[in-house]
Amino acid sequence: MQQIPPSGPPKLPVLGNLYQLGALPHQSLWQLAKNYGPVMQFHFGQIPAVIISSPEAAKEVMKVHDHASCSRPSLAGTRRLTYNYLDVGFSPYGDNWRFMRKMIILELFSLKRVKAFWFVREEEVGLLIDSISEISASASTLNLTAKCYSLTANITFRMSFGFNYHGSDFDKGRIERVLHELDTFYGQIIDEHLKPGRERAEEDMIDVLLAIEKEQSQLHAGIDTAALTVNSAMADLLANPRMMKKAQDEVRGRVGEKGRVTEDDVENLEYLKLVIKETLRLRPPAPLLLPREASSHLKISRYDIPPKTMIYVNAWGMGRDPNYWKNADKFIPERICPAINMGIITVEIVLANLLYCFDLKLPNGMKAEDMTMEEKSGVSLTVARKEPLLLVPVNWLNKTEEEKPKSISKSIALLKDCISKRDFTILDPQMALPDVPAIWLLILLLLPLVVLIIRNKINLSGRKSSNLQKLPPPGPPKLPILGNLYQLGAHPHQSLWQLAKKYGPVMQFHFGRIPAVIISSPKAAKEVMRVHDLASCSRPSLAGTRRLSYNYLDVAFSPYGDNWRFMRKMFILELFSLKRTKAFRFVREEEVGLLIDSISEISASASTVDLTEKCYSLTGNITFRMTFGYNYNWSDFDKGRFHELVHEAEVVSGTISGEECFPRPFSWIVGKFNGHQARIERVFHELDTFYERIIDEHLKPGREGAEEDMINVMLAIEKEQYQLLGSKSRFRRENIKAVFLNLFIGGIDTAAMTVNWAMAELLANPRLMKKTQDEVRDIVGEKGRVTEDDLENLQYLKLVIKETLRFHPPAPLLLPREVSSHLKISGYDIPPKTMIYINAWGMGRDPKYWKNADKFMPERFAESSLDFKGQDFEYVPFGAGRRICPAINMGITTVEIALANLLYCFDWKLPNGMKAEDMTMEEKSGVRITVDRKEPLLLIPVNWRNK
Ligand code: HEM
Repeated sequence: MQQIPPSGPPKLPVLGNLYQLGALPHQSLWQLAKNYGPVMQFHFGQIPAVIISSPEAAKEVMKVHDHASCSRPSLAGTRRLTYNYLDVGFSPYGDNWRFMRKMIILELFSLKRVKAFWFVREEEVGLLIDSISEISASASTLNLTAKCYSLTANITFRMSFGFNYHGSDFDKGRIERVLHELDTFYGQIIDEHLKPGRERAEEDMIDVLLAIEKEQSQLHAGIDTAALTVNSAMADLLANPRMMKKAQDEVRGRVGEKGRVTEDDVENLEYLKLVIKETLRLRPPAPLLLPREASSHLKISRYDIPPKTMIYVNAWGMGRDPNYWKNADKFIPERICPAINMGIITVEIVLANLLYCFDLKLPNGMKAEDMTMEEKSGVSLTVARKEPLLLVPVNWLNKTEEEKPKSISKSIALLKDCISKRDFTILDPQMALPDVPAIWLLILLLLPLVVLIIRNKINLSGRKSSNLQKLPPPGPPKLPILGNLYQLGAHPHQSLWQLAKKYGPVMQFHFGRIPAVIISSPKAAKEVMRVHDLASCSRPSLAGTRRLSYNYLDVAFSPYGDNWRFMRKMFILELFSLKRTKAFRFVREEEVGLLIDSISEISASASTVDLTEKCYSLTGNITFRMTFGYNYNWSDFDKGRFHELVHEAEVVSGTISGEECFPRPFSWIVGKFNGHQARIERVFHELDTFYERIIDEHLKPGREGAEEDMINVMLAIEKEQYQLLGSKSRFRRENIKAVFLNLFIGGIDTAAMTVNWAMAELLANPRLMKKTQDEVRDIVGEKGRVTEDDLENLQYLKLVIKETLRFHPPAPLLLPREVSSHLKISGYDIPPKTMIYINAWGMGRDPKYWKNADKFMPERFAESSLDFKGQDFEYVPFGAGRRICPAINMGITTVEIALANLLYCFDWKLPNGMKAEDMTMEEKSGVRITVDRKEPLLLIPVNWRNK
């Protein structure tokens, strides 16, 4: 039978058709396809290829003959870099590819996993917005292209390796170079599968483009493609101010004054999604997709394609073909059918935040119409803009209400939108408006506008009068010098909760002369920690924290600003990444083992154990060892004194001193007599001497074989920063010492208290104790110890811990925040410099949100999706927003492994014939950050395995 090869341009003996490939191969191939047809033969030197340039032919390749055309050509570079095709992107069709692709789809990029990384995306986008805000504050020019690359690289790197490479000791320049080289080297990429059941060519095309983006973001090229898409979308919006306005109106209208766009909001941003889809049509990041290879003989549009032929699909050309797209070369997001779900979450969240937070202007008086959309030339998998996108950002959130466009302009946009929709209907006849005379149409459109104007006027006049009169939150009456201090009982969070019942969930309270607001409802807490997070996430300046944190060089007490951002990033990426948490597993397991051994000895002599003391000792040992590389029992440190010191440091940090509370001369008198300042100085000097000694020990040569610890990580960062920035380095010796305080105060008491409270509650509820022990013993069997591998199966134990954190949050008022600019919370005005306390303890016990709120019932969490990750504001034991505890994983794992082993290894009895119902749950009194049981837990352990 006669074979019909596709036609193509004439080829030269050695070069084949390479001489016809211009600076932009996808464009040259598109021009050639106009002469030679949508299935065109093309020789890359000796290698035969077919270029597909119509949706019909693309459908034949990628749908009808998908199976026979979904292999990949074998190229020397891809073979070497993929360890002989052990990957997904370049592997030929076969068992390995099927297995690896399944693994990628089901394990690495399942919807669940993609969602689970929300915090990485939101945090990195937050850092990007903060850094652009700084540029905007100095009215400088921003290189958006560079920022987009850096952001998507950070996200991809962090999701892949658990840390941000900018915060690591890798050579960043080299990483970026390698990624770029890889990208250029591969030449062309992408694997695509058309979704079944799409009839219209447009939708097929969009699916192709979307699939490219999705797949790309799963592979290494995710860095480039997401950045390119954001960059192209911004460039097109800047060149089309009407669309820019429409996209910004939508995002700002939906998100309101919250300060940031979160992934929850993205779902509702319809127009934004259309913008991204239109960007992918007009500027697909990988214009020729990834090359395919025919594995058996194929017939495409009656042409014969022999095996081993490479197949390129020109997505770029098809996206601009006037046969399929009206005004094909124009950027018109409205043309796109909104029904297709995209899920390109990285692109969505970045673009939404950029549009929301900033008004972006072109530099040097450049106008929208001066913008060019030229592409970078060269053979590369992805194609970027030729010029980087240089812009001047103006922080929209800093604009006053008057500067922001009023809702009237929204109405005009709405009207314009409606009119433009008539244009849109031409593309989609099903949605055509009935053919009514134009005047009626105009009246119909103007009617809601008139109503809007009237409503707007009423709102404006209302707002004007309310602006004049500030409305402070209600609160209990205050005395002249004391303020409301006289109303603070022995348990401040309890007194404040009682007062809130009378004065409401946003309550004013004066600590002497210091104004504070106490938040006691999830709604108000959400307003503070989500909507106004940025304006309320600073920390107050207090004498104790200032001194002990070396003038705020730490994370926990540092006010919002450069230092805090840098230190928090270091904390999260270096000290408490998932990887580091896992690496310290041996420390936790070994220390818990030592605890169990020591309790076993007590149990052998049937004596009583002070479990509270044991819990503190355990978390102290773990924290000490993770920080300094050894257990302090092995050193000559005075362990008792060290504990006292940490304890004193916490009291000093949690207290507002008399000098701060009272106006002069009272402050002077109080300061003179209460000795607060002297105490701060004493604690500071003792701690500082201790730190110096430990650091000196670590700097001594010959510690190579020692355990990995956090001090070494920080000393390495100090060295690196010094080498990079010299005396301008942000990370100095004082930063390291300041972080120690955070590690001790944050790590020791909180986890110990949680174990302590959980044990107390279980002892008071023998049924729950039995249920928890049965679970642990069933699952762990006769192994002798619970290891961290067992933890994920201990579902009931997890519920017990969740319920403990609801009922006894270790930091009942979290850490105080301070407002940095004027805020409105639930209609009340809160001026800058006001302290904000969130009553997590009260909200966790509010019967409005919890059934049988005053009962310890772990089962309540079995059916509920409530979690402590800062999304559910009635349950915030770790805080929420920017200041959320950065060590949740480490804290929870420590509590789980300790509690599981205590319950597994021993049965616990109350001493002196005490019964479960005799147990009290009274709290220790005093003004402190954390609150434990009043009485230590004295118990008789009985070794279960000896029974
Ligand atoms: C069960 C264990 C833990 C609980 C319940 C807990 C709770 C909290 C709470 C309530 C906050 C204040 C959040 C806010 O202001 O909104 C916080 C902040 C913090 N926690 Fe934790 N924490 C725990 C474990 C840890 C551990 C193990 C460490 C480190 C060793 C740690 C270090 C910190 C730091 C540094 C901050 C300050 C973050 C900032 O201001 O940016 N925490 N934690």
